[in-house]
Amino acid sequence: MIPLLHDFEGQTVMVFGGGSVGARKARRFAREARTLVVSPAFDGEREFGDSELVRAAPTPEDVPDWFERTRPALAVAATDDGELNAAIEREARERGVLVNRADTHGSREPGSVVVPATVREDPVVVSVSTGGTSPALSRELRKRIEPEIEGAGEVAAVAGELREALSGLAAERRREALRGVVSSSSVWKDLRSGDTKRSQVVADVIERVESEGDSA
Ligand SMILES: C[C@@]1(CC(=O)O)c2cc3[nH]c(cc4nc(cc5[nH]c(cc(n2)[C@H]1CCC(=O)O)[C@@](C)(CC(=O)O)[C@@H]5CCC(=O)O)C(CC(=O)O)=C4CCC(=O)O)c(CCC(=O)O)c3CC(=O)O
Ligand SMILES: NC(=O)C1=CN([C@@H]2O[C@H](COP(=O)(O)OP(=O)(O)OC[C@H]3O[C@@H](n4cnc5c(N)ncnc54)[C@H](O)[C@@H]3O)[C@@H](O)[C@H]2O)C=CC1
Repeated sequence: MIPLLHDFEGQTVMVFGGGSVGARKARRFAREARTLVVSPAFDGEREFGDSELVRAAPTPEDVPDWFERTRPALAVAATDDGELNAAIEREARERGVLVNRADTHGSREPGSVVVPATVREDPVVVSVSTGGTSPALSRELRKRIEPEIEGAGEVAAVAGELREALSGLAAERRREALRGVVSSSSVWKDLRSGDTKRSQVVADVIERVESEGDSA
């Protein structure tokens, strides 16, 4: 499997099953997509983000109709009924729709996707998969990575501003300056501590690059 980032803005994700797994996936997709959760029962304590909850108990024969009416970009099969999950996977495959099946690993239908463990510090995103072999390890690695990337969102924002500000430089010098910034422990430290503002870090780097340019 090959990791890619998919933009679900303006698309529909249909989640079958409103248990703990369905809810977790629904919260994830509802950040971006119109997300529908189809389930005969919903536990009031459970969080589904901004998803629309639809109370229904489709049988495998009903599945094509749900796809026809909803036209999802991705379907999630997270019910506790293996036959139903298999029907969802089959229908998605026939229609060329992406499918995430929560109750299997190993051999998959073409077009199937895995939901990785994810750490977000917008705009930075780090995801871990074990190819379905050990979800518990994905979770563990996600926890280890969390503190490691703390501050990466701010570092990305600074580097993004510098890419614009330094766009007049020769490519090789710009590249060197940008690599220098993202690998600088003092930049990370300043941004993590919150003592130094983003604009100050950007201004300092520009000043340094310009003075190096003068002496070169
Ligand atoms: C293939 C995959 C399909 C998919 O769902 O996309 C899948 C399948 C299955 N998971 C199972 C079990 C568990 N899943 C978790 C947790 C997570 N599972 C997630 C993803 C994936 N799970 C995909 C592969 C990811 C990869 O490649 O590594 C995470 C990363 C993302 C998310 O779901 O949001 C999320 C952690 C999020 C986080 O914390 O960051 C835990 C841990 C726990 O609960 O503490 C357990 C119990 C311990 C264990 O089994 O390891 C079972 C057996 C069910 C049973 O026994 O009945 C199956 C079915 C099977 O393997 O056959
Ligand atoms: N991918 C993952 O991370 C994990 C996957 N699993 C697997 O995922 C599946 C679901 O796990 P849980 O959410 O913990 O189970 P759960 O039992 O809490 O939830 C199952 C949900 O499916 C719903 N459902 C039943 N019949 C339905 C129908 N006809 N149409 C739509 N919804 C229907 C139930 O009402 C319930 O809300 C299990 O088969 C389990 O093996 C379990 C743990 C983790």
